[in-house]
Amino acid sequence: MPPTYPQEVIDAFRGITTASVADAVEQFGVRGYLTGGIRQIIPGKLVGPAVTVHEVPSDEAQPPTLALQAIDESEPGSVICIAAGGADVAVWGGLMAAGAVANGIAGAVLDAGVRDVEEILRDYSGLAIYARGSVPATTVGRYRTVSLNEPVEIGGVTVHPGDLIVADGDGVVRVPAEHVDAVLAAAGEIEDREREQARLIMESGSLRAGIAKYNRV
Ligand SMILES: O=C([O-])CC(=O)C(=O)O
Ligand SMILES: [Mg+2]
Repeated sequence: MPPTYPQEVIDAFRGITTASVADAVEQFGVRGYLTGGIRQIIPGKLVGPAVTVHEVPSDEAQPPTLALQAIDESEPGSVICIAAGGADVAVWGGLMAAGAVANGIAGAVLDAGVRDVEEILRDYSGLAIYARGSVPATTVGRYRTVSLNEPVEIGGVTVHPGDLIVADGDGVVRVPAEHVDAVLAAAGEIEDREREQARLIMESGSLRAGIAKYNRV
């Protein structure tokens, strides 16, 4: 069972940009950001522990059993992360969105497409979804689920169940579970520095003068 995080940790990350979180994760010698090819489709800041599902190509006409189980059985606030190798099919749709909302799931990160986007925007707009794009093709008969809550490759990084997912208009970052508290502190320091730099830029009227103190953008 993936770890849950104290609400104050979730709330604190909700106030920090993915850019700062990505930079903070790199201070620990690991990559945090997922490819920019996985982008915001249903808007909303998304912060929560990862529940991981792996899907592979298959011509069996099966429902995505483990994804359905993940939606029904994960802790409220979870982020369902589906690895499908960038598949050009929808591994998520309106019915799965309904199930996610009914169970208090925070959102989804899909290394594949999503469909029923207009239905989701109309009826489940609080459910943030990040995906490769939208595409009308169903997953059924094209992909099948093979694992639940095992490490998965998604958007260029390995996501472990329980890693913290942080996503916004820039894209998606995963914070390894063991670094969550330290990344929160480091990301907060980055945000403080950038606020000071922005103030120095505006006061001096010069980008280069404003960033000179820290010598970086
Ligand atoms: O068939 C799919 O790929 C998923 C779908 O449409 C839904 O959840 O409504
Ligand atoms: Mg549908």
